[in-house]
Amino acid sequence: MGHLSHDAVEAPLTTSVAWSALAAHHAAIKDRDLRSLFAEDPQRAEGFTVEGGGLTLDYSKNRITPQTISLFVQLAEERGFFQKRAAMFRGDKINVTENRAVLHAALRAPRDAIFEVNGRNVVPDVHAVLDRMAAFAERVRSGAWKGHTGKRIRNVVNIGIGGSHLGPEMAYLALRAFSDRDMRFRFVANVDGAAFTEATQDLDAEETLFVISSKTFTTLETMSNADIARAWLLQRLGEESAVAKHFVAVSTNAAGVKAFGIDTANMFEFWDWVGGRYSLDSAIGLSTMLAIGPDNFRAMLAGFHDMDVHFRTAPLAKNLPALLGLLTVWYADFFGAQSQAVLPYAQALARFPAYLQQLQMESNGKSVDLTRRRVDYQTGPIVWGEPGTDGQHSFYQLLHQGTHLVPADFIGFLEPLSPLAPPHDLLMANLFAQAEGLAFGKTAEEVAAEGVGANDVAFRVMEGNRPSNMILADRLDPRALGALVALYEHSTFVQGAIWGVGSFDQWGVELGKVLAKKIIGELRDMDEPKLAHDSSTNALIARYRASRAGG
Ligand SMILES: O=P(O)(O)OC[C@H]1O[C@](O)(CO)[C@@H](O)[C@@H]1O
Repeated sequence: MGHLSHDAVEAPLTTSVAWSALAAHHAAIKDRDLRSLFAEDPQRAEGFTVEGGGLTLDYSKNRITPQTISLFVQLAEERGFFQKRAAMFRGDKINVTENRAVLHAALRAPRDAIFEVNGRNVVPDVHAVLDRMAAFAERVRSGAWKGHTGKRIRNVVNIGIGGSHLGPEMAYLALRAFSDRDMRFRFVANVDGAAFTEATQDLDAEETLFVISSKTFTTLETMSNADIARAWLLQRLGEESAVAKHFVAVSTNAAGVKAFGIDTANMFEFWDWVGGRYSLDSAIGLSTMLAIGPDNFRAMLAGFHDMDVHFRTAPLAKNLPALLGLLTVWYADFFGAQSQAVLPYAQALARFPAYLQQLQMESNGKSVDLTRRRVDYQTGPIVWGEPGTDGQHSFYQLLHQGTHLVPADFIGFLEPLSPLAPPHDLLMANLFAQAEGLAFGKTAEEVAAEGVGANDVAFRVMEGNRPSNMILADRLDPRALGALVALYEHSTFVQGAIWGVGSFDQWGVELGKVLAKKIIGELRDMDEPKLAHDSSTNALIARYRASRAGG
């Protein structure tokens, strides 16, 4: 039995030998600063730089020594990391609270690979859907697929939320340079009607295709927006039969798709062993494929796969996702870091931090481990960020001189996407400068030597010793994006494996859904005077009702 089942007993993390050793090691090195660590070892950058899946990770500007890495490896071994990783790739039901396998790696496996769920190889199913997606995407992109009135499709609106939105939106923006510039892509998630209105106000219904993306096909926001989309279309095109030409679905729920009125011939399937936040490379990527074309989409899958192979085969001390994940644990649990910044130096990765928020916070935002114990350590950190250089003129002040320790992942690309090359030098200079500044800061002596008056020196000192990773790729192309996403997927897995939490469920989002359902009824039924919430919620509902009655 390779994975941790519901009833298996894993020793508490904090009682493990490696954990105590790391605590002692932390006490010994926590006051060391990066200046001295670099001064001591001229080869430090080289020693702490690894390559994998076409990406380079320079993690030398972390508060670690070679011994830290040995202890990381020991911790991973003690926490059954190798068995857990094998269990995931073997298709064991490691999502124990939902009794599901976790096999997003199968979504990007080559045709001849074997990934089994319940003894059945799912790779042929994956490729059958990919082939159908490709055929459909070709028809839409070439104009062979016509709308109800015979016009070609020029607008694609993806309707979905969470994993059925953040991935597609992020990937579209990231790869827009590879997209068909004659087509427009819009993404609607929020149940706020303003999102749909804004996304469609300049679109011609005759040329618009809606992709309804929902794993369950029951999600309130998505179903509501899909209904609005259908009404919008019918109001403009008049006939119910138009739906068939303007709506396709991506889901695991064929019955739900049919009930909505979408022909299941126009449904692209995925499976319960694909978590929503791990689904961008499944049929949920249909809008991405429509934008960049099947070849580019397959290149993205190849990038994912490269990172999967690296994650499965590289020794831990040279394994990018393992290092990234273990460093996250290191700062969260030993340095008390509450958050983790993701700072892509690429405008096209504007939504990457938002994508990572769901990936990491929905996965590891847990406070009970798989043996049902309340944990006595920090789990998933708060993930946030914005593209550089914009962030520099906003929150970097706090990164450099604030009281919080915020480990940062910098992401950069050696070649520009834009032909405006000189600004790329500016962009990259800023990227390298920020990591340097955070790590090494500026001492009081250095400030004074610049001629700053004694009264002002204290304000201008930069303590430094603020850790960061530098992740580099040659170019932000489909392959690199795939590798980057897979890097973080597996890093998330590594963190969850160490913490012993279930990274693949999300029970925490259920309560809000249930409460909202009840309140929806109460907002709509003005004649139901008895509200049995707390006094605050009662008053808020009453205030809303009064405003509706007044309007
Ligand atoms: O794809 P669906 O089923 O509409 O779900 C959307 C999102 O809702 C969640 O279940 C959270 O509520 C996410 O995990 C998921 O990505």
